[in-house]
Amino acid sequence: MSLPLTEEQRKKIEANRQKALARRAEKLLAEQHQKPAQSKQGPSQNLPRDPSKSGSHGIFFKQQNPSSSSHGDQRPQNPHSFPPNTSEQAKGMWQRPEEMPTACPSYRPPNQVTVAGISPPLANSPPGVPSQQLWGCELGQGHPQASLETQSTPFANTTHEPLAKVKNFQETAASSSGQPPRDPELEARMARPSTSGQNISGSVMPRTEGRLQQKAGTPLHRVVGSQQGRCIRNGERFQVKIGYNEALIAVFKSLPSRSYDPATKTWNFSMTDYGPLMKAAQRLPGITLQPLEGAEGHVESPSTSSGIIAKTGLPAAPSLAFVKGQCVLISRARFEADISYSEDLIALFKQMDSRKYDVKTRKWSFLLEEYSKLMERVRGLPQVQLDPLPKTLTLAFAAQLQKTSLSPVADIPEADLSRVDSKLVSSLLPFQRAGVNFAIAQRGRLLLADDMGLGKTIQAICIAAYYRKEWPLLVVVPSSVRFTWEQAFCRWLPSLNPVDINVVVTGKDRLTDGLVNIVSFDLLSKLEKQLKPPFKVVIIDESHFLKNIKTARCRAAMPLLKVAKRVILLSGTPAMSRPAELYTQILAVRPTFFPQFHAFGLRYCGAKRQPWGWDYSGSSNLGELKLLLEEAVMLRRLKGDVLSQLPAKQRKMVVVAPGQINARTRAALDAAAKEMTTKDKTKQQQKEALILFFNRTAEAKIPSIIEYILDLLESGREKFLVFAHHKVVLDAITKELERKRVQHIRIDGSTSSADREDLCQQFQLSPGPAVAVLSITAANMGLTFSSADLVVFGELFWNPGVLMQAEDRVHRIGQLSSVSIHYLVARGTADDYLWPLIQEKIKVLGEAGLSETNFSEMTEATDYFSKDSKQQKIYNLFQKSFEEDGNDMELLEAAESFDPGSQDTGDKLDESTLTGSPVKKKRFEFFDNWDSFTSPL
Ligand SMILES: Nc1ncnc2c1ncn2[C@@H]1O[C@H](COP(=O)(O)OP(=O)(O)OP(=O)(O)O)[C@@H](O)[C@H]1O
Repeated sequence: MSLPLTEEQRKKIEANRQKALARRAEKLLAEQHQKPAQSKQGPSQNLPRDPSKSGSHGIFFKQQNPSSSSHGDQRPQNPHSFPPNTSEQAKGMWQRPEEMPTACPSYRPPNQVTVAGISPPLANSPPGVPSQQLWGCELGQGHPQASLETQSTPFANTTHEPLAKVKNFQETAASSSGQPPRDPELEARMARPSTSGQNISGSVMPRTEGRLQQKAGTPLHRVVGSQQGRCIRNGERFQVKIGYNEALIAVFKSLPSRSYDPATKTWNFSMTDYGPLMKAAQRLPGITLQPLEGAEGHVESPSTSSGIIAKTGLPAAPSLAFVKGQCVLISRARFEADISYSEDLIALFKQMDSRKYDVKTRKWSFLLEEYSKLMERVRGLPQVQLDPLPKTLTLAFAAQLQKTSLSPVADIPEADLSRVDSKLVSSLLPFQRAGVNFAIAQRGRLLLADDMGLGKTIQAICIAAYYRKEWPLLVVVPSSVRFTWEQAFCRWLPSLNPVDINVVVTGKDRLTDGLVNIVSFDLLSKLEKQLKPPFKVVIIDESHFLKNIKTARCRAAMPLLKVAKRVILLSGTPAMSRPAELYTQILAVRPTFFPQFHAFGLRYCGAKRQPWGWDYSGSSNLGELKLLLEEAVMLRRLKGDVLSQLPAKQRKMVVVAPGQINARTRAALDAAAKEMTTKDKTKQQQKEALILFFNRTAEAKIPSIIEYILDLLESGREKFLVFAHHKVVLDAITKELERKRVQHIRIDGSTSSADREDLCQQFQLSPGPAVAVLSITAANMGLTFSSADLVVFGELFWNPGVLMQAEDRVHRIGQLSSVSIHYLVARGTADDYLWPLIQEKIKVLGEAGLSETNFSEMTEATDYFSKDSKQQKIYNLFQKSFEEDGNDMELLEAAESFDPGSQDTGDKLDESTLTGSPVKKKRFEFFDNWDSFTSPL
């Protein structure tokens, strides 16, 4: 009994055996490579059209052994071609019963495709046929050196006549397509056996010649030609692009996932077969299969294709790796191919007339008019996947694609506004007029996203008025500005009867009572059922309130907007942190653009799959998104863009909701008002009543002031000042900001001089949102807050000089923007008297040249309440009290001594909470302010 072999010995034997098999395989392949030429002229009419049969090695084998059965026996006839197989993997590949040879009892599936699939007698090889003439379709293409070397083989010139025909045939096939022959019929013809069992030319290449090739030192596969191909990934499958090779076809057929695509005339496989295929192909001499990019892991050993290249001595083939990318719009007229390098693709790009190469980004771009042409041609490159522009873009930019408009900016026609109130039209600033034109060009569906304070309201009213025939109009707004909108309609559309304006205040009100119906977001969701029949014209103010599709307000508004004919969205900050926030607003304006959020998310939100689902919080292709929005959805101008058209200060009166004054406070206010008009009151008593009214007003306005501030913050207002007078108001504001964790500072009469400067600096340098809560009388001078451009007056103060001083904390040297001033005015309070009083005073000062601006003309609703006799009396009292010299002082003192607890109002307010500034300081500052007002900065 012989000793068993050691593991090492066994390995060595196996290695030697593999080497021998490889040598033999090379030899056999050299012979096999000449066979298609021989078989080319055989009868073709009987060839199966089924591509999977056309190149079958069964047919091929019949040719090689005329004595074999003519019934498709696929078994190799040459016993030399059946090396015993020891490879487990190959076993797996070849164990399909129909491919098991039966004529050779000792046959075991071959481990090398080459050997298994090919068994042509060497003698059948035609001598001296230049290899590229037979197989050069691939080799010669794009690889000049390869074909050159091949031509220089010693046999290059010994062409036999019949083979010359073969050569012509093959050259035609190769050159006409520029691709390897892929026609299955053609491949079949090439592979077809001679039924006579003879090679067509009758010429014989002696075995010795085959050996001679090797002896001469010329690598065998150079003589017989080498084939290069590539694997191209397509989702979960990959495709093999290579010229016909019988042995390879045999490999293909052995793979369980094989599939032949008659359209592309290529074979494709599941990725699970990638490893086995590459491994088998590596063992086919003369076959170079470029692996898939990044698919190395699928092959057990590194690709030997490079080894083959090294053996052939040919330079490395150009990269044929699969490349994938996408088209991205980069301007109104151009798109870019965002894709990695591919030689074929670059060649294609260079055929485009409008091509441009950006050396910085290393990307190619083209005019949109060449988009279709380029995409069509790219489809002919199977190793390239260039994703098209989203359909939404091609629709939005159809004019550019069809070459009808290549203008860098959209041509927007001037709208005919003759049907709109001339007061409004003549008031429009040039950029506002352009906004209206854009809206009408967009058929009344747009997102007007002008910077804050640029007059979106006047534009929206004008656009809506253009479509007046389609009214009733619905205006959905934050509740804090419902009445401001009412005033704006009255101001800008004198043709509209104020009784036709319906401000919805409670859930019991009807939504459709007016020609213009103004409702808050929150009430809208409660009154949803009243929305039938739907409104045709809808304005949504602060439309970013709809950014979250899950909220009740969004769920209520979206169906309404989808069916409305005109949708006018207004927002100075349509998205505050990420593109996903824009989705609902885009959908509202253009319901067909991205009906599914996922498509939008993938393209513009850098969507990433996470273990818990998709993450859409990122951003991608923002430049393209901007272009799309500008083309068909949104108009946005920044203050800086239109600064020259803006006044330095823009004042706005914001009528705050009277509905927010609770019954107890209302009663206290009414009582105070009554006191003022009660007969037989001394002057002093009247003044006290006035002070009480003023204090009760402060208390009543608190909820509205806080709501307004929170709305501003939600709207993305980063930095602003809030002025108030009463301590109770200042306290309530700061408490709410603390609760909401909003950065803020507070300066009132109790703040030391040193702290004031520090706090001011803190606010100026704060990078994020910040609110400065300031006392009207204690922080209205000597401080600079130029990093903000908005001032909100929560309370009014009877002296306009003090107010203007306060405004100028922001509007001063260092301020580069136009400043917005919002005065919150509450109906049914002291504001009813203070506001007209302030305006009147300013008017007088303006006429005397002491006021830099006409206050009344810059604010809405200068006469927002009609004075009845009682009101007139109170007004007169206010006027008298605040106009008499020294009375201001007296009034402040009266406020000081005011004790709400002593009044029979049910309200117990601590006196110390009623004023924000110690009286002494107020007194001093008040006079200071007055002086500086009369000689403005
Ligand atoms: N053409 C105009 N003529 C007179 N006043 C104007 C004009 N345009 C705007 N205004 C005034 O400017 C102020 C700001 O306008 P508006 O409130 O419409 O701005 P906005 O863009 O809506 O700002 P925000 O985003 O802060 O709400 C208002 O008082 C408004 O009346």
